[in-house]
Amino acid sequence: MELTDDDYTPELEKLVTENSKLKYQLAHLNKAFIHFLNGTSSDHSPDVLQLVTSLFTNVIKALYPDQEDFVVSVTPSTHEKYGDYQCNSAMNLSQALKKTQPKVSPREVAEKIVKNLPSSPYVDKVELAGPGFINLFLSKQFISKLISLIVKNGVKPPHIPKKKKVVIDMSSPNIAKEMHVGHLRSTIIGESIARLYQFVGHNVLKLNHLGDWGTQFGMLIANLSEKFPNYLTVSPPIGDLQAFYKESKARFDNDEEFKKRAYAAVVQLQSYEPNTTKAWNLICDESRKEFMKIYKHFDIEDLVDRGESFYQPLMPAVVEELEKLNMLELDEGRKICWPPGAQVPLTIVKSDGGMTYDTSDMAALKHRLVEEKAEEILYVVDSGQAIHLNGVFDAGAKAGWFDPAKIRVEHIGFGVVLGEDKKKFKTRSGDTVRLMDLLEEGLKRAGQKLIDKGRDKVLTNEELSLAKEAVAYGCIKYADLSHCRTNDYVFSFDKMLDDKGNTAVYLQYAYMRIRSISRLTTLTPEDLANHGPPSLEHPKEWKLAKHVCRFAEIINRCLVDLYLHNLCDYLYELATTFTEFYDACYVVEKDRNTGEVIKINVDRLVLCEAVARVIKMGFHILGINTVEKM
Ligand SMILES: NC(=[NH2+])NCCC[C@H](N)C(=O)O
Repeated sequence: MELTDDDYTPELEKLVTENSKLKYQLAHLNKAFIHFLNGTSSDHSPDVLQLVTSLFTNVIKALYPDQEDFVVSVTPSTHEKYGDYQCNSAMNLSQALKKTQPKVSPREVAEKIVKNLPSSPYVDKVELAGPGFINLFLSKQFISKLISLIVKNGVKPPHIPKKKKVVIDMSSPNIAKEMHVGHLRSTIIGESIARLYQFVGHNVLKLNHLGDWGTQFGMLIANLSEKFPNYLTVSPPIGDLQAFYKESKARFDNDEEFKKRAYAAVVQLQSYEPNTTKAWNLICDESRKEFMKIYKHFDIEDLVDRGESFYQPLMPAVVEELEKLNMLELDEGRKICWPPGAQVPLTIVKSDGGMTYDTSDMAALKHRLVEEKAEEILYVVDSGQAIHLNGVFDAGAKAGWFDPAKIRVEHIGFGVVLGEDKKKFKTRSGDTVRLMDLLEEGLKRAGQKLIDKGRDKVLTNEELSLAKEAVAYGCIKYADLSHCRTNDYVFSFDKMLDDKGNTAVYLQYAYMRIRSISRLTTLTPEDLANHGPPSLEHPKEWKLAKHVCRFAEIINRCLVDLYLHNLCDYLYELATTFTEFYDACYVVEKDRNTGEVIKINVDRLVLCEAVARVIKMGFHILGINTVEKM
């Protein structure tokens, strides 16, 4: 049927544009993909799930243009016999179509989709199953090409629509206090998210929102001025500082005279009186020195210290702005702000005129949006602060600082760390666990584990010490990241140092095994890069290769929900799939008697190389160093 000008209603116009947009997208995708296959675009890896999803989406939208809002669902298949990806949309489509046309069965819908699916270089075949499932099988040529590109160009990220400026609020311990396991979680998770974002090309600013301001510092300085005469030239060493801190709190609560002196010190600090500022700076430096030790062990670089004190000068203007916007309300002398829908208000100005943690977070949010021009802000903070943070975000949005539909400002919460008794993590005597002691213990246990395995007899002292650190710190990070972050997690050295199961040690061994296989041959990385696509004949090779090629899909998934345990699960499955392959397939064949290498399967060696590269990149994102020898 020909359409005349009269037929062009605005709705139809919209449909036509939408359709041509889709066609354009498909063409664009295919073009990018062909470039990729030709090896001309070496910067990205395709997300195969995304490719398959858009293949189905385009066909379905073209066949059923009135189903505008229909979301096409494609998932990796749960069983090999169902192919590699499954599209189950025919059922839902058949339901949705019922509203406007005579009934068509899901099977008929599925048949129509399959019939209209264009041939594509990455699809081997498409099958219809049961009442209307569509199973898609990937082409071996495609996967094999992807494997060879990994070996040639390295592991590349998926293409993202827009590279953004991203602020990550992470770690954020408190000055003069011990950095505890909660801060450790924030540090580990924050670092991993930062690396994930950097991998795909975002511009990341990691901010350490240190607790370095407030009444407690007035108390501490008042106490020091009486008990530690040198307080204007040096800070007490960190251990003493923490003790002075505790003592100052106790004195503040029980001694009226001291309380007055403490308040005077607070006023002096707030007015930047030179001596008080000097003492405060010394205290901050001493604490930072301690935090730096932890960051160094955990390979945390470029973390910018920007604590609460930084935002103090910016707060009066924020208060004024909120006041002008009529967002503040008087409540028993306090000025409070009710974020839309909140159960608890933010306290913006206290009855004594002082400002609070809420105020500094409001000022920080505005600064990050306006000065830093952040296009995304993530707060990696324990879940206990959800109400506070969401209140701040909602109030900021209400003040018009950002549009939540355009800028992602999100609390990335996490659960608490529990001891093996499933209670809050404490030492035997009931004290909070000192982070440094914990790391020491980890090193000791990792060292013992290596000695038990007789590694001290094969490795040089230097290698052994490197392995010990990689194992200890890697295990602590991996144990944290491999659990769903919003759950509480039980800290257990025994579990995390186990070389069976989903642990860093297991993955390190898998990685090293692959490395030692390559060391048996004289082939160089260049030789492997130039070898070209592997044949993937054996079913276990084929299975392993397909799993390797899911890396970009997993990265995309992590970018959406920031659940790094999905990456850990993927790597673990990669390692177990590798073991399955290695048990069934010779890579390097040795003479049983002489041990001499008699045959090398270079295709398989190429596959091994791709696996090793993906594990290494996955580990890098998790903040873990792979070791070549252990
Ligand atoms: N913007 C923020 N509020 N970041 C988190 C700060 C964490 C705080 N210093 C604490 O130890 O609980």
